[in-house]
Amino acid sequence: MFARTRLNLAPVQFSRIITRNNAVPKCIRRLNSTKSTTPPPPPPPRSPKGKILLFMGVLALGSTVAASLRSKAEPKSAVEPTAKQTVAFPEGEISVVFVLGGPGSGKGTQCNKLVKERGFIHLSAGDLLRAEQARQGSKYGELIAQCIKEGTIVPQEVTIALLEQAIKENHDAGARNFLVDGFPRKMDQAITFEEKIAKSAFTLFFECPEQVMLNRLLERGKTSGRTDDNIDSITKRFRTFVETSMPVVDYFDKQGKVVKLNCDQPVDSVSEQVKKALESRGI
Ligand SMILES: Nc1ncnc2c1ncn2[C@@H]1O[C@H](COP(=O)(O)OP(=O)(O)OP(=O)(O)O)[C@@H](O)[C@H]1O
Ligand SMILES: O=c1ccn([C@@H]2O[C@H](COP(=O)(O)O)[C@@H](O)[C@H]2O)c(=O)[nH]1
Repeated sequence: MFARTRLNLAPVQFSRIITRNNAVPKCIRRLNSTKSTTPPPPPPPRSPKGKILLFMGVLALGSTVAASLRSKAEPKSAVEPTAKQTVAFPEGEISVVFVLGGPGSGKGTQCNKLVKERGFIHLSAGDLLRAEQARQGSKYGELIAQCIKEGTIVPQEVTIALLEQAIKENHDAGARNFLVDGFPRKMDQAITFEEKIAKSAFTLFFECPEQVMLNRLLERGKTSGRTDDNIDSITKRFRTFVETSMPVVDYFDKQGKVVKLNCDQPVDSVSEQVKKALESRGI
């Protein structure tokens, strides 16, 4: 679908939050802690004119000190704008639909149909990771293999760099509509992707009972050759889905950006729901 090039992690850069030391400025601490141990000398006798001059002097000194303390103690923003935050694809440039759901809920099957019927570009995060794992010389191969077998989430830097690269290559070739399948699986990915790559149009969420997904995956495992289509890995993937990925669905749902589909249905019936969902969002 697109030429695969060497994974370059440079495009995804993570903003640094500069926290400021909110401690009381040294000058104030010094002022507070100055305590004389010797008794003050008796005040000299003062004339009324001298008293007025002294009063004005104290007033002037006081306001200068106060102004200087105020400027030093003024709270500064915790996040200093360093470099301007830029998104790789500003709104309107591309359309990204996230496709989420439990393992085996049928995401890939429906995405493939949309590629044929509607010309979407289908980017499966899992497929991209498997390709990177298989790429000769990849320094992430072992890490990816381990995560996939254990059903855990590969660090976002790797997955987002792969996705960004794939989107860029397809965009350069004229593509505008993307189905991002099986991503974001974790909150950090959701936030970073929308900050650095593109805002999602909405999320298609594939609801399916665990038992149905389990049966489908065990069946698929007979021929898929996937290292995670076995009961041990599937159990771990289900747990990761509930604990780590569902919060992402809830996060987008709170923004009114999730369309839920009943996927315990024949492929064509799910496909009808998908089409209606896209129509309802003007895609
Ligand atoms: N609606 C359906 N009814 C019955 N079987 C289905 C349905 N949708 C998909 N399948 C089958 O279930 C299996 C899993 O489907 P698919 O690969 O599309 O799921 P997935 O959500 O992409 O899984 P994963 O997240 O593990 O990649 C496949 O063997 C597929 O043929
Ligand atoms: O964003 C992602 C997506 C996937 N993974 C890992 O890949 C496997 C398989 O994903 P599928 O979508 O089922 O093909 C998944 O269990 C994770 O280990 C990931 O780390 N991050």
